[in-house]
Amino acid sequence: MQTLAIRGGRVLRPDMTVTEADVLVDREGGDIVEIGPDLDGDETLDATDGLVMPGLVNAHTHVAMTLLRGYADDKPLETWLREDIWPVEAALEPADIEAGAELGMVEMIRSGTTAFADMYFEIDRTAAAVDRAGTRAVLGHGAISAGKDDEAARADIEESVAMAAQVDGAADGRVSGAVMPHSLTTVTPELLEFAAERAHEKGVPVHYHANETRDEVDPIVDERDQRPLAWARDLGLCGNDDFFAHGVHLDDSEIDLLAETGTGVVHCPASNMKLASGMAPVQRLLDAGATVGLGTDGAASNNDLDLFDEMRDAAMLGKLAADDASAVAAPDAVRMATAGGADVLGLDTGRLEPGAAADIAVVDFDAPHLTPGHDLVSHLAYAVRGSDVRHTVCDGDILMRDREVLTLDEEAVVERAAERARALVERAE
Ligand SMILES: CSC[C@H]1O[C@@H](n2cnc3c(O)ncnc32)[C@H](O)[C@@H]1O
Ligand SMILES: [Zn+2]
Repeated sequence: MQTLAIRGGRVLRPDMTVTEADVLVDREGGDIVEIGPDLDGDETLDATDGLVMPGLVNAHTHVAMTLLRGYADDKPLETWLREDIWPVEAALEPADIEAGAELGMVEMIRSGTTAFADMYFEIDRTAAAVDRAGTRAVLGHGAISAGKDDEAARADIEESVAMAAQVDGAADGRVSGAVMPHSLTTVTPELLEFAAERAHEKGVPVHYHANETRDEVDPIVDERDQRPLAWARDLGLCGNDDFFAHGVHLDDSEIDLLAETGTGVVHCPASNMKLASGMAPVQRLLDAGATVGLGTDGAASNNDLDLFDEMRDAAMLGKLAADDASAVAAPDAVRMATAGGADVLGLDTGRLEPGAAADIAVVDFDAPHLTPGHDLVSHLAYAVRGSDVRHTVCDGDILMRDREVLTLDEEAVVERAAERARALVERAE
């Protein structure tokens, strides 16, 4: 067994306590072997002055949208998608997806994120980028019926089913597939039901956007006299490891339904604030026992992929939403970004314990903005920035050591992405 020892630091435990310990990793098996004092390995990562914590889980993004960062801002969702984003996405080429995905993965590795769920196009290109980057991902082709005839819309869902099977197991098993109809309002009811049936036949989850804006929720309620997620459950979209992004506008009956069915909810606070979509009832979801993770959404509505920002936003916005400063406390925010996200995606990550996947971030606390260190969990939620991450490890492999990304050529990735983004915009206009 080839081992990696992460030595000299403190360790964040699943119960959110912090203890002094080393972490020993089996590099070939990709899992954690032991956590305890004085552990030696074939290779060592120095965690002095650092906190060893689970790699963060970005449970909802569109990673190649890094190419559209800053392309269109300051508009509400529907206008932003229809006037700006969908027209430019129509000009995307497969090589753009790969370049944008690599850029996003450099950004995620540099800020301690080791796993993500992605809904986009040309997902074989994203899977290839995941393979090179060394990260872990749940990938799905995003299918939209809007603007398509019945046949083309059905073919799009079929493509989502086929692509989920195609990418499943890629990157030495670090990629899994999911069927991803875009949302409850942009895919026809028949095709939503069909997507759920086909996904569950194949044993993969369904992932979609739901209850993001009032403009999306109100017509469903008016037309069907039913809450959107009760309708989604009737269509087969809740439970079975299924998960959805946003859940901003939820009533109590939907919160109970989500907890009862175990449907995963991905809270995307920065995107919800930027698009002025609203404030999700996160504390109520947590109180009900729902499975809640955090997502950045795409870099065009955030505008970065730093999950430390997301923890801070979730804690702050959660308090505003509940009108209660004790709501969404620091440990809740950290849990959502780690174990919560892993539970939403069905991954054996997000907790540092023997037998779990060795997906790890080491945060450097030797910094003025992290001094004094009264409470490291408080700092994780409120004060740490992605740039404080010193090392990133996924599946037992070192992806970043001392802030140098080892799996991708950062300079080349940035240059290629900037060039592809420039050419994309030129093609689209
Ligand atoms: C069909 S692939 C995914 C699709 O979703 C778009 N998108 C990006 N952000 C959001 C959001 O917050 N709500 C709904 N849809 C979003 C993305 O641009 C792709 O077209
Ligand atoms: Zn999204």
